[in-house]
Amino acid sequence: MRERQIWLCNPSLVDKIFTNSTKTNFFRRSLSTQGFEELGIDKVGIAFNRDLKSWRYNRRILSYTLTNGRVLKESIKIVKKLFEEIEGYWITLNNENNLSDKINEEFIVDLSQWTRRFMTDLALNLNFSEHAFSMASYFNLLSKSKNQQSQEIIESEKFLKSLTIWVQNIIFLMFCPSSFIRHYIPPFSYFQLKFQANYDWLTSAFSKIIQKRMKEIENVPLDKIQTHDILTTLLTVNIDQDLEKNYRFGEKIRPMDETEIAGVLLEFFVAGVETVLTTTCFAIYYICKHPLAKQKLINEFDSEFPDLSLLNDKLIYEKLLNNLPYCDAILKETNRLGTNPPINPREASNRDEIDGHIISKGSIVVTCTDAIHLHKDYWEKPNEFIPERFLSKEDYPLSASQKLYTFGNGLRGCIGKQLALIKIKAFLVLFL
Ligand code: HEM
Repeated sequence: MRERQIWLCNPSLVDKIFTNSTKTNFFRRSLSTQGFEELGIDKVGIAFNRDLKSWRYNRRILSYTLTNGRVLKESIKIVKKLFEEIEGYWITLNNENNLSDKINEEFIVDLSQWTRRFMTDLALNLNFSEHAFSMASYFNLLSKSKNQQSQEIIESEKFLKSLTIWVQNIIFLMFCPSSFIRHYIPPFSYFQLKFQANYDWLTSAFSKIIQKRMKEIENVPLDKIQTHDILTTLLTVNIDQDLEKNYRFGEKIRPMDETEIAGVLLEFFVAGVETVLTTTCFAIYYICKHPLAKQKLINEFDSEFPDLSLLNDKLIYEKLLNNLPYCDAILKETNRLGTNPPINPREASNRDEIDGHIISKGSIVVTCTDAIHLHKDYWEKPNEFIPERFLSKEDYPLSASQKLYTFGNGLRGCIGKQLALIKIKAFLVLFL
């Protein structure tokens, strides 16, 4: 029998879900328990981790890694580099189009496709400095010159395809949690085998990358290490004194082992690519639909970044972080209207109550973020795109930020929020 489900669609009901207390009865995500156990991902990383002790250890390291200034600055550098690459492709495709017979036909950029590839290449570059070729491969597909795919592009495509199948695997496990059905009933058993083979291939590919990097940095002093990607930061976390300083107890933190690091990197591809690219695409959509908002945003970018080439990475980083209130408001409004993920399911580990209703142990409590963000009692003109609601408390008194759960909140709130916003804002600055 399926567990009872309780759906929360009003912000006044979700305090117990988004608490900071480790004593909460809603710590565990309600995803595919059996399926995640079979893959062993219920004990690594943080997103799917169901063990509080192990989650706490991982969360401590990851929050250090993903809010690390060096990693954030590195992400800006990569966005700039990849943007030059994407611009090059667009210029070439536009020129090809102009040379063709259909001179008056407009060259159309399918932004959702390009952004998907841009954000995937960005994630691969930032996670482990692997040059990724999903934009290059897409360009080859569109280009009339039909270049021969290089071996690097073919290899990269294989890797990217495997990552896509991995994300499908997680969705499959969520919608088909029963181990018996997945293993014995066709066509589920066919998919189960396919996903398992892909998972094995992917973890072995990750393992090779991690081992190679371990060797590269083995005897290099910390201050001489040149790469500031996420993998290197995870590998050096136990020797970086900053981490110790950040923690009251000052105890030495043990290094993550190879399996733990692979688990973390794998979950970043589930949690941190689709979300970022969806927000970017939705933001561009809303900006284009609202010319006034677009103009205000361009004015803000022009005043903060009159000439990008004159600013060093540190300054760009600080400005992206602190000096773009209108852009921040646009992204909040974008995420309010197009919340992704739209729901947040948790499992009650003990009997509890919400608003007088008994929640029995094992029940699934689903926070319906989407409905909360469009609730007419809390948002004026809830279906309209009004970034100003996040800027003016006088005009929009109900728009307190605590009613926005785009990144969740509390103990299990999104750990990649800062990184995600930096990536998206850097992309928008270059794009507009
Ligand atoms: C616009 C982009 C993003 C959105 C909207 C988003 C949204 C979310 C949400 C709603 C949660 C659940 C929070 C909760 O239960 O309270 C979450 C958790 C998480 N996110 Fe994000 N996320 C984004 C980007 C990222 C990025 C870039 C990364 C990593 C590189 C990331 C890594 C994670 C992880 C690891 C968790 C699990 C945290 C935990 O369980 O302790 N996210 N995110």
